[in-house]
Amino acid sequence: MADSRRYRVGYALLPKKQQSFIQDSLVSLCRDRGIDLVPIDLRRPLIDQGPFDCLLHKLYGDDWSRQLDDFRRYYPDATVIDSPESISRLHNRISMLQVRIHVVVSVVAARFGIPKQIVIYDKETLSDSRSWDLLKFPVIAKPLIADGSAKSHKMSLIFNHDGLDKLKPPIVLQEFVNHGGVIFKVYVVGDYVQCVKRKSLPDVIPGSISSESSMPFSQVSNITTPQRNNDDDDDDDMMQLDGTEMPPQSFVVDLARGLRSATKLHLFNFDVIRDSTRENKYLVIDINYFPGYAKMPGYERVLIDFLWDVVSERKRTTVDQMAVAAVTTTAAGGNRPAAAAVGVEENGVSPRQQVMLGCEDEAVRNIAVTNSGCSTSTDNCIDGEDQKEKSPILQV
Ligand SMILES: Nc1ncnc2c1ncn2[C@@H]1O[C@H](COP(=O)(O)OP(=O)(O)OP(=O)(O)O)[C@@H](O)[C@H]1O
Ligand SMILES: O=P(O)(O)O[C@H]1[C@H](OP(=O)(O)O)[C@@H](OP(=O)(O)O)[C@@H](O)[C@@H](O)[C@@H]1OP(=O)(O)O
Repeated sequence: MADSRRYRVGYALLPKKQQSFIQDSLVSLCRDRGIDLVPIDLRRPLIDQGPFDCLLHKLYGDDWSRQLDDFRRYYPDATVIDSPESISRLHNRISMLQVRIHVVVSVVAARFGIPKQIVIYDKETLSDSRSWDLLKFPVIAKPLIADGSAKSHKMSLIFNHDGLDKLKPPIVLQEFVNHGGVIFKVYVVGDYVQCVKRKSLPDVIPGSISSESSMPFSQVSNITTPQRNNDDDDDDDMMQLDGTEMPPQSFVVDLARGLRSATKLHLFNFDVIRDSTRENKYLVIDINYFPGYAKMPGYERVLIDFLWDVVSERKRTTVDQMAVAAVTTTAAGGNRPAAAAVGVEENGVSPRQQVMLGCEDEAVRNIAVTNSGCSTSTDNCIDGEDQKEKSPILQV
């Protein structure tokens, strides 16, 4: 029997986001499906604007969190996507990549990790070479806070020690990993996963002399198609993108599912690079909440299907059960080591494995009490195997 009920989905977004995400095509397709998208008036209390079957939001701050709490108390049946607690984990570039990923991998010929990185909280530590002498230059300096502000996207590629002088802690120093100038952006919308290729920073040629000690940059991978004025450069960029092989789809899906379970988020994307020096080694470098979905081909259909699943009671239960099942499955793999790399067995087929990316809880506590934390690894990245052998944090 057709469901003739209409559903109300409220959205609380900043004007820029609203403009890019709430397109006429999305609104009208939703309407045809029985879903009314309702803008939240940010000048009025949220609680006065309900009821909603579902609430989408990308706003931060204590006041907004309080409003959401009130809303959830008053409308316990409404689904809030996503919880501020889960989202806030992505606002710090250390906790962002410390999420444990419980990935159940079926058949995958790829491994993953995160780049080797340290966090520096003050100038004094920055000027002490012992803080960063475990890192190999070049490194990328990223603001520790990733709250979506223009400042949080301002990065620098640092070629040598002199380049560190201009930095303003708190910052994360992350080893730059050559990856062929192409990044993989994986968009996640509930169960749906789509991987696209984007232009990234070019490789740094070992031994090449740069006259500068650092190079600032911002939001390189947000450019969907080449947006420079020179046609030849555009053609080169397109050829480079076209010629880059995608990561195995099953690997991307498993990674996405693991991240979803670990972050408890439904709407996010993550950036992955393929290490040019190590075969089939992928590094997760960034996770973004509620990214620019309008840049994802066919985004309207994907979002509508997701919203429909959320608002219709049957699926709401299933989504919750799935999240529980994912955690239960990984917990049940008790004879696996706490941290293991996704790898290929000799016959080229991995068994179903539990893998984990990120630091142990102990490590999180260490970070809170030291000025810098460093993942120990002899290589340029941290993966499950490294963590199994060594403490993931080096106190400096
Ligand atoms: N460890 C790394 N090695 C090589 N390149 C990197 C590394 N980290 C970041 N990059 C490059 O720098 C860009 C920006 O990095 P990152 O994604 O961390 O910044 P961001 O401001 O959070 O990005 P976004 O705009 O997606 O939110 C990446 O898209 C990639 O091109
Ligand atoms: O708006 P855009 O399309 O540029 O989306 C970008 C989004 O900006 P917005 O949320 O202000 O819109 C960014 O969010 P903040 O980190 O700044 O919060 C971040 O998620 C980027 O990764 C998105 O780009 P994408 O990864 O999809 O290419």
